[in-house]
Amino acid sequence: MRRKIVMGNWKLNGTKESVEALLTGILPAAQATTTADVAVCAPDIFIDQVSRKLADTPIAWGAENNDVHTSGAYTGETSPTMLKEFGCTYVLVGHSERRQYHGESDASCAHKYALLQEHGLIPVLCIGETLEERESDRTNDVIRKQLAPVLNDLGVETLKNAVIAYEPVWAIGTGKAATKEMAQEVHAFIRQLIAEKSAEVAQGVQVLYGGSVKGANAVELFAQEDIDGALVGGAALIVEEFDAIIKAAG
Ligand SMILES: O=C(CO)COP(=O)(O)O
Repeated sequence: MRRKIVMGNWKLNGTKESVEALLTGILPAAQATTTADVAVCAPDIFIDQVSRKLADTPIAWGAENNDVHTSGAYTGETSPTMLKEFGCTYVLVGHSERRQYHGESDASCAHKYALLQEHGLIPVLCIGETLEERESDRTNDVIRKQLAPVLNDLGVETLKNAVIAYEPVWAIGTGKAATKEMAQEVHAFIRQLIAEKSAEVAQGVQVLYGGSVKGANAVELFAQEDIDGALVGGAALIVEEFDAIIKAAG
């Protein structure tokens, strides 16, 4: 039985005050759950604050991105070693917003993924199709292509220490989540692709769904066989919504 993960992705949001209030607000629900791991991925500037607040609590924290270098003349970047020093457990890799606005490719994502694992961090590899790709029946091809550098080049065993997030681009921030059937179908396909390399790894890897997850749809999504939790954007900024999603994982 795979453990569920409820993970927030705050994106480019927050103030010192709102971070403090949000973490104070979600802590009781996170402390009460015995069936799910809870985590928040924050903008780098808040990670120190988050780490102080969440030390000795059951909520893990992480970053939304990392550089492919560990140090050097790379202005504006944050390295995996820095994230590790500040207690991060997870780092998102290849979120569609980074692919879209920062030109990240499947190959560069695999590079980041490998570097994170080298430094003891858990990559959360984000994959998913656009609306156009879904409507032209290319969802499975896109998923296969996005997973290929990890599955074929880095190797299936690396997924023992990683999380996958299926986030259909058309469901992100639109209020239109995938139906439970649509999401389950892709999650099962992801697990099947992994099983072609290793049945054991496929059974163990946690595959989260992301895209307009809210308290109201979390229960039915989490009831699907291959959905092991959620990567939550907008609703992760609202205490009542994030609480409801944590409870849905229970
Ligand atoms: O991109 C997401 C999480 O990484 C999902 O965002 P929303 O939950 O706001 O749709």
